[in-house]
Amino acid sequence: MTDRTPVLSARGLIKTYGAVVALDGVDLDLYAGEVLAVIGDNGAGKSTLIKCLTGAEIPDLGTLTVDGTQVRFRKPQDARDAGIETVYQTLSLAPALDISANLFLGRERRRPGVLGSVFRMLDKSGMREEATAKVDDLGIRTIQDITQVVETLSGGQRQAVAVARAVAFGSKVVVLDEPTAALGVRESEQVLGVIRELRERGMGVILISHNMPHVFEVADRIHVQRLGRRAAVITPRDHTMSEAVAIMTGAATVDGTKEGQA
Ligand SMILES: Nc1ncnc2c1ncn2[C@@H]1O[C@H](COP(=O)(O)OP(=O)(O)OP(=O)(O)O)[C@@H](O)[C@H]1O
Repeated sequence: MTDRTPVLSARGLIKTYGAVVALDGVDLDLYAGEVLAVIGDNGAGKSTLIKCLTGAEIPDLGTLTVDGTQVRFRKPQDARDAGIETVYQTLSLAPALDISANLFLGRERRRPGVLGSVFRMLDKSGMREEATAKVDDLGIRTIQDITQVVETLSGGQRQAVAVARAVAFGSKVVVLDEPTAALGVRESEQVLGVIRELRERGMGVILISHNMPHVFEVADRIHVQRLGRRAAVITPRDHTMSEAVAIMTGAATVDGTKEGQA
């Protein structure tokens, strides 16, 4: 994998808030077609890292590259323009609108009305057709009716709609912040299925999660964040969950030795 150019890469990210060093020189590499989980204890710097990767925060120091080209994100829209979408736990859906309208929120399709192109009407049927195709394409079987209003959907279905919206329009990286945190077993499995589907499509997925079984089920590699640094990058193949937790909490280093002995 190292001979490929990462779709998203960070080097030496530093971010401080007053006296607090949230990021202390963090590197991260994400490749197309992989799920990279980011794990870490509370306060390890996961959120700050994600914010710096997605334009929600500006790092004090460090560089970001997208497909090998250096970028500078000053706001979330800059990251979006570069193909990097984020789904926060809040999901930012419009509850009173249907699924189709939510997918097209802010990029509605219009068609000429009876009075010509001056009064352009919302192309609802066109949007519904396209939304159905996009939802099917992502293998989101949990959604059956694209005209269903979002406030009537279950948590897992809402999560799926938010992910579909994030990836529907040509993004290459999607960052998912605790996508299964509020979900039951079956719904979590559905969301993990969508994540696998994104990987199949060649997208790079960053998954922030405290749920170790979910991380180990779906991640290709795991970035372990500890005290503002990248403590290790491990794989579910080579490490157990308890080893991951030990690295996360400082009880062990990546080669299994106790911290301080390495
Ligand atoms: N806006 C802010 N102002 C001051 N300190 C902040 C701010 N944001 C984060 N921090 C501090 O930076 C450090 C890293 O926080 P961050 O939220 O990135 O950690 P986290 O790994 O996401 O934690 P959690 O799992 O609890 O969400 C913490 O010590 C936190 O208190």
